[in-house]
Order: sequence, then structure tokens, then C-alpha cells
Amino acid sequence: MKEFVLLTGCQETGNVLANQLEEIMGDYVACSHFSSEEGYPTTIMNQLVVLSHKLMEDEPDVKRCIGDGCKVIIAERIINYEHIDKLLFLPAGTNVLYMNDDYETCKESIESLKKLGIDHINYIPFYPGIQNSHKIEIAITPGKFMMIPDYVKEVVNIGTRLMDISTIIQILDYFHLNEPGNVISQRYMRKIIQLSQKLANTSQKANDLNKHLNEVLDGVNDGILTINKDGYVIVFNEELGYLFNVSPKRAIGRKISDIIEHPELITFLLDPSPEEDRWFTFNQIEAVVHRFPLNGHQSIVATFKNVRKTIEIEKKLRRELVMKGYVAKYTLGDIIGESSILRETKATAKKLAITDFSILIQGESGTGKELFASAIHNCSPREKGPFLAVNFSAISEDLVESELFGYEDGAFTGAKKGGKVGLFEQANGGTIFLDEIGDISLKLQARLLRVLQEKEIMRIGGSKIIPVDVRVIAATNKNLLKMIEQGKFREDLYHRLKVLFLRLPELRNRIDDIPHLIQHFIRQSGKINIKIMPEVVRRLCSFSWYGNVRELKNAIDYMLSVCEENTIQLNDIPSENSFQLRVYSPETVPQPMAISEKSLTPDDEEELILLLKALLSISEKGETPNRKKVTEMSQTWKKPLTEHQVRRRFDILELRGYIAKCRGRSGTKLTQLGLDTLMKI
Ligand SMILES: Nc1ncnc2c1ncn2[C@@H]1O[C@H](COP(=O)(O)OP(=O)(O)OP(=O)(O)O)[C@@H](O)[C@H]1O
Repeated sequence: MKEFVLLTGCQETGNVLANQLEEIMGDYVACSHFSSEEGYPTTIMNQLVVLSHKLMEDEPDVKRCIGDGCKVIIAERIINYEHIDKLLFLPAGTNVLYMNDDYETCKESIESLKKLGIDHINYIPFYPGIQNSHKIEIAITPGKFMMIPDYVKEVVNIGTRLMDISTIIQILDYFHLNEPGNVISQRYMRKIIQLSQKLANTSQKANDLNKHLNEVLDGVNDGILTINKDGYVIVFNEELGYLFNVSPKRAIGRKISDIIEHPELITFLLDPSPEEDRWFTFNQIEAVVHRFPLNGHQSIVATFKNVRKTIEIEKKLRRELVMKGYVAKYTLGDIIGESSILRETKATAKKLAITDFSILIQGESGTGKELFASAIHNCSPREKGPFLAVNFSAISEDLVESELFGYEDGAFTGAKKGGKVGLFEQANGGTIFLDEIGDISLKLQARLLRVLQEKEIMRIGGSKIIPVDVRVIAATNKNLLKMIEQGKFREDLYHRLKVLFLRLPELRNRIDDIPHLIQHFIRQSGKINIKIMPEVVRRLCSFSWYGNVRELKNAIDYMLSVCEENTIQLNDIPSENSFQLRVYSPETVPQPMAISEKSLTPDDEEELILLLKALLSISEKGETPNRKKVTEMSQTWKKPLTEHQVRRRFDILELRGYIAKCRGRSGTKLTQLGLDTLMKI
């Protein structure tokens, strides 16, 4: 085997060059290499010596070790083509330091880089002893890391320079190896072809990406414009072409002032100040233009939003949400009732709505929890987003998880092809209403807690984390605190849900609202020609309504269906026992108030009217109406009353909202409702 000696300055260069030579001609020629770092051999005799750099020729150590009969070749070196693709990614015009041991090598390398066509960047030679007055932040180096100054922020290592083919041919010539010449040059060329393939691939990828980006820009509904600091157009998408009636091809590369004839808009676009929005009208189009600088004011980007189109898109989205049923149907105005407790609840709901915290609504069945959730969404900043209501008591435990979080294709047997988007994802940007939250399993509670904490979900069978921006309103008629004690509800979830809290009043505690609700439900049914007798209203006001507004609504619907001659009479009231005798679930403590009404008969009803009349006549005489005076008056009635009996009947009248018992000299007074009821009779 033919052998030669390679002498290099540093060891790294020796290793890289020896590897290169081994790869290309290792089966014909062997080389032993030495560097000044490790020390050169004592004397080399009658051998071919290859020096990695021409400056080494004058080095005393090198001179000393080259003995008689040696042939010396100074290697021609070229840039390591395997790494130069990194340079292609630097933007055109970038100033970069080229670092090497001395000015000569820097100059040579920069020239060969330029010859290779990598001439889109400005190379500034940098070698020991030179001052870099510009404090350039990007440096290129063939592996010379020890000289990088502090201010350099990005270093591109293009690796040690390789041996040029001309030197390889010289080595082959020395050994009279003409035959393998072709094979070796082919190997050398193959390496270069690999590089050009790599570059071609990179450039293909860049072209594809560029094409893709242009498609994205053209697909956007807004007009997008980018101009450089001299006012030349760089990006002009199709939508902008449509807005200005100019084809993007014609616009790109031209001065913006040659394309848009709107001096005020041009001034706004070229304004170098920070980002700004402004409304403009051009070509009978109204647009909001948003302008912002890019790359440290090297270019300006502006987006043009067609106002009319945006409103139409928004309307369309809303229509779609309505079609899907993802719209909150009720507003606070739809919540009927004038009682002070309902008014206060509505006022609180309004205040809670404007925050973005979770809300827990607690109330008996039928008190209007869903109604309030919907109204809260509609007066919250999320009103334009979707509103999704999930009733946990209506979905089976097996389905609930996949409904809420969705699943990926093939997540389980029976899963729909293509997977399914869960309700949380569909509620993105809006509100999700979790009704009957007390009915969910502990497993689901844990999953829900994670969603509330992390604000992200993972579909069943999926691995991707999907961020969701959803406000949660939960509702229950259960006593969650009791469930926590019993280990049936997670305390941490309870606190997450109950950041804000709304308690809905029971209907039996706001009897004043019943007449309003009755009228509302009759109106809602469309049967406005049907009248309801005042005694029916009074009777309905006397019930306990443990099923609350829903139960009242059902009763009205029933009476509207069975009544005759367009009038609702007492005998149209559905089986009264159902409203009066039922005891509410042990979760909520029933109020003692309605109990005394249980035994009321039509006679008693008449008696109550007499009492109202008595109160009115006493006050009309200018006296203070009280129990004692009313008891005295009752002595002339068919059924005289004791003071105790009067007190019990006053309790009922107060519950119905007809009278107000005041302490002191004011005595017991008729309320407006009481007066109205008397007048109607
Ligand atoms: N103040 C109100 N004004 C008008 N309608 C009401 C009012 N409160 C409740 N309703 C009506 O009563 C019915 C029950 O209301 P909703 O479904 O909101 O109650 P809920 O508390 O969510 O009941 P549940 O706990 O049983 O789900 C609905 O038809 C609703 O429109």
C-alpha cells in the first residue's frame, strides 16, 4: 500500500482531511497524519508530505521534520460543501463575520463561498487581532470556536475546509496511480452531487412552502399587504386585489403609491409609528385597516377587513349556531317576575355575567337554572360565541365522556369514523352549561377538574392536547356540600365551579310573581283570548309549587287545554293535591309558610276577601288597620273569627303578597297587589 504523510496545524483539521482522503482513496493510498498540536514526527525521509496550508511551509517545526528525498504538496482547500446549506437560510443582505486563523484564509474562504454562488450575504473577514467595530451578531466559522467575541449571538459552523480534487489528483500522480483516477473523481463528484441534491431538495421545500404560504394568504378573507420601508409591495393577496381592483401579479414589486389612489390611506400605510387601526372608504367599500411594523420597521404589514362582509360572516355564523341549537335563547328580560327577591337575583346575575369566572347556580327543580345560565351568557362578553347546555341526568354515564371530550377515529368499538368533536371543543369561545352537575361520577369529576384547571382537553384515544376557551356555568338542585361530606362530590371541583354563586329563589317564596308568570304563560301559548278568573289566580297563588315555575307552566298549559268557553275556572285546576300536599326532596328544607294554606276551602277563600275588604275600610276611615279591629269587625260575619284565626289568615294573605304587616303605628296594610285583586273582584 502506498503511503504519505499529512501535516496539519490543528488536530481537528487532520482528522477531517484524513477521513475525507480515506473515504475517497483509502483503498489505494494510506495516510498518516500529524498536527502541530500533537507534535510532528522527528524526520520524514523519502516520502510524500502534504501540508494542509501554505503558511505551514515556513514553520520551523515543519521545516525541521521534512528530511531528504521528500516531495511536498501544499493542499488546495475548498469550503466543506456538506454544511453550506446552513448559509442559504440567512436572509439576503445579512452582515456576517467570517472567522478563521488569519486574513489570508478568511479571504480565500470568502472567495470560494462566493464562487459557489453563496453571495447573497455580506462577509466581513474576522481573524485574531482585528477589531469588529460594527459588533456584528452573526458569525460563520469553519469550526474555530475559540475566537468568538461576546457580542456574537448566532454562530454558523460550516465545518473544516476539505481537500480540493486538484490536490487529490496530485497525490495520485505522485504514486503513478492513473487507473483509479476516474473512480476517485467519481467518488468526489458523488459527494458534491449529494450536496446539490440536498440544496435542490431544500430549495424545492422552500418553493413548496412559499407556494403554500401564498395559497394561505390568498385563502384569507382579509386583504393582506406588506410593503418594504421604501414603499414597494412585497405581499398583495387576492382579497386585496379584489378590494382595489388590481391583480396581485401587477401589484407586487411596484410602489404602493402607483397602485392605490388614496393619499390619506397611503400616508397611513407608510406611517412608521406603532400599530394602529383606522376606518377607510374606497371603491364604495368600507374597511378597517390594521397596520403594524415588522422586522424592526424593515417592512410594514396591513390587513384590510371588509366591514360589510365581516358583519355578514358573523350573521351567518350566528345562523349556523342557531341551526345547531348552540345559541342561548333567553335574556334577563325573558325572566318574568317583579318580586324584590327575583329582581335582586337578576341584578346579581348581570354582575356575575361580565366576569369570566365559573358560576354555580343552585336552585330547586324548575326555578329557571337553565334560563338564568342562558341569560348570563347573553349578557356576558361571550354572547356572540356558542352556548351549549349539557344535562347530565339525561346522558348515560357511558356516553358522557365521549360527548364532552370527543374521540379520535377508532378510539373504541363503535366509534364513528373520522372521530367526533366533543362539546367542550364545540363550545370554544362561548359558554358550556353543565346542568345537574351533582349527577356525575367521581371519574368524570376528575376529568372535568383537569379541564377547568388546565383549560385544555384531550379526545378519547387521542394524544393531542387541545386548548379550549370555555366559560363553565354549572347548576344543581342537590346539596353539594352534603355530597362532599359523603365522599360523592370532589371538594376541589366544587370550589372550581363555585368561584361565583347564584341561588335561585323558590316560587313559593315569591308569590307576587305568580300572577305575572300566569299572564306570561298564557301569552306565550298564543291563546290570548282565554281569560283566567281571579279566583283561579288566587287559588294558584295559594299552592306550594314544589315543582316551581316549570310546574306552574305545566298547570297553565293543562288549564288552557281543558277550559271551556275561553275562560279558566276553578274546576279547570289540575288535581290540587299534587300542588299542595307534596313534600319536596330532603335536599332542600321546605319553608314552613305554605303549610297553613293546606286546608283552605272555597269558603275560606271568601273569608280572605272579607278580611281584605275589612282592612281597606279601616284604612279608608283613616284608622290604623290591625288584628284587633279586624277581629271586632268579623263578629258581624257569618263565621266570626277569633284574633288567633285572624292572625293565621293574615299570614296567608301576606304570603300571597296581598298585605304587608308593619310594626308599630302603621299596622297591617294592603299591598298594591292586594288592592288590585280587590278591585278586580
Ligand atoms: N322567571 C321565569 N320567567 C319565565 N319563565 C321561567 C322563569 N323561570 C322558569 N321559567 C320557565 O320554567 C321552565 C323551567 O325552567 P328551567 O328549565 O330553566 O329550570 P331549571 O331550574 O333548569 O330546572 P331543572 O333543574 O329541572 O333542570 C322553563 O320552561 C322556563 O322557561
